[in-house]
Amino acid sequence: MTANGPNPAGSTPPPTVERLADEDELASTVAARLGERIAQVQAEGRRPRVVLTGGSIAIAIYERLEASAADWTDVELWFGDERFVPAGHEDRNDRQADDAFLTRLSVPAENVHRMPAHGCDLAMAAAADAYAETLPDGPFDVVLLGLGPDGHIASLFPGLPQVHESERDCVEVFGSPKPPPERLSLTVPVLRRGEAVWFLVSGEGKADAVSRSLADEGSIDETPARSVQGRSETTWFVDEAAASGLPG
Ligand SMILES: O=C(O)[C@H](O)[C@@H](O)[C@H](O)[C@H](O)COP(=O)(O)O
Repeated sequence: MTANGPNPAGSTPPPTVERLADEDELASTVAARLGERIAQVQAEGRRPRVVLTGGSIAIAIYERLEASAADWTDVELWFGDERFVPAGHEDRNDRQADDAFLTRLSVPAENVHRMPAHGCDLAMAAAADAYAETLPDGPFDVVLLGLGPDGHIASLFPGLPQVHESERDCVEVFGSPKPPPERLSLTVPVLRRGEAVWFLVSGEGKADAVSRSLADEGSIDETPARSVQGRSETTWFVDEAAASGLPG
């Protein structure tokens, strides 16, 4: 087993699969659930720590987040990955999150840890190391992850050595098969620091990746999503199209 192989059996609870009718129900359900989880953490007297993902289903969720669901002025946010393009570029995950909810819900800028942007005067490796310095010592409350049709999570793509990175917390990725090609990504050990890891998956095109991710056996090189489980919860929010390859 490589350093980032699946957690040893029994070390974390098995994943839960929540099947939703379609993308709309998935987005509404996760938006409500995220608000509830944040409010629950705040009721315990803590500032929630959440890792955001990029991707279309994530944006659909963010657009449904409601001001009333939680105190959004008291949440701390990071990004699981970022496209290494100039700040404010429409391809950036943080720009898309701004447009979907950060501005609308008045999330304080100092609570949003944005990854360095192209043109920040840092080489990508230094930018990745600089972002690692922003990470908390303790766990995240929720890590959100989209899933690519190839089984990638964040910017950890099949066959890339970064999937097995176990020393650094954030890495540079060149030649991403999903454009744009240059990215920064948190690594598997950091993504595993989520008390809860929520996979967000919609559409027939992801059905094979979902099946491979949840199969009893498989390679994390082929399906990087297999390498990440939450410390106390792993939930797959999938619509019926994405779940079509699962039994039952
Ligand atoms: O920066 C990114 O592109 C995302 O972090 C990436 O990991 C995304 O979550 C998946 O590719 C799913 O994206 P879709 O939901 O758009 O298919």
